[in-house]
Amino acid sequence: MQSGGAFSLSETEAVYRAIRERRDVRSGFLPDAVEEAVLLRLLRAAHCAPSVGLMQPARFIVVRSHETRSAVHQLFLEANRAAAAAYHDEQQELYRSLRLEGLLQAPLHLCVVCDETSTQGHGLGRHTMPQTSIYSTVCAIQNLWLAARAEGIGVGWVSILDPAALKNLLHVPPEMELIAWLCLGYVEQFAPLPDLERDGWEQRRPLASLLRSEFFDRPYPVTEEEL
Ligand SMILES: Cc1cc2c(cc1C)N(C[C@H](O)[C@H](O)[C@H](O)COP(=O)(O)O)c1[nH]c(=O)[nH]c(=O)c1N2
Repeated sequence: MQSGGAFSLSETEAVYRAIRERRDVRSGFLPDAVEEAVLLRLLRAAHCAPSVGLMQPARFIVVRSHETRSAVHQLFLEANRAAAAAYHDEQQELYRSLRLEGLLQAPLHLCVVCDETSTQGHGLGRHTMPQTSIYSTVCAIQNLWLAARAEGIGVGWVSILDPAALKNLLHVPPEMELIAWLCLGYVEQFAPLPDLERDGWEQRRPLASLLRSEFFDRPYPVTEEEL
């Protein structure tokens, strides 16, 4: 069926391509600045995201200064030391070998916070699920991540950071929820696989194994080859 609202074939392919080829990028950032006009396009893409009750709770702090990036890198080093200590033996060795941030290399950074106190949307959709404000903020991040891929800009999400320390550093009011620290920059190329898969930390699961039919305990009748 061809819906009246469908994109052309090439436009549709471009959307799927951005989704397929988006990567979490932590290395290989080029030093070239991300132009203001491009940044604003990415932020507009984020701002188009769905949000519970049209709450639009995402707030974006643009960070370019070396000083702030270095301070965040220090926070990463502390948090990463603690995270590494939670693993043992070979897994700890592998963890320590992973590249988990691009904080000093990426020229542009975004801190994304969720304003849980906002009354925009009048609570619609949040009476039963208040956490949907956070989901909405993450939807905005994903929009930005996909738009960045189309622009040739890599994005790396760093969560190995103490949220309280980060909020303190950036003067984020205590009632706001820290959602993400994103490193952005042009890259020469995007890796074909997630870094964590390439480095032997984790494998992607086949989609067929995640699908259910009608009930959670009933598998969906499709094979991986059909997907
Ligand atoms: C909420 C959240 C938080 C993080 C991430 C992602 C998300 C969604 N990812 C990136 C993650 O490792 C990556 O998305 C997966 O490995 C899949 O790779 P691709 O994104 O497909 O390249 C991530 N990666 C990393 O190296 N350090 C980190 O702190 C985080 N934190």
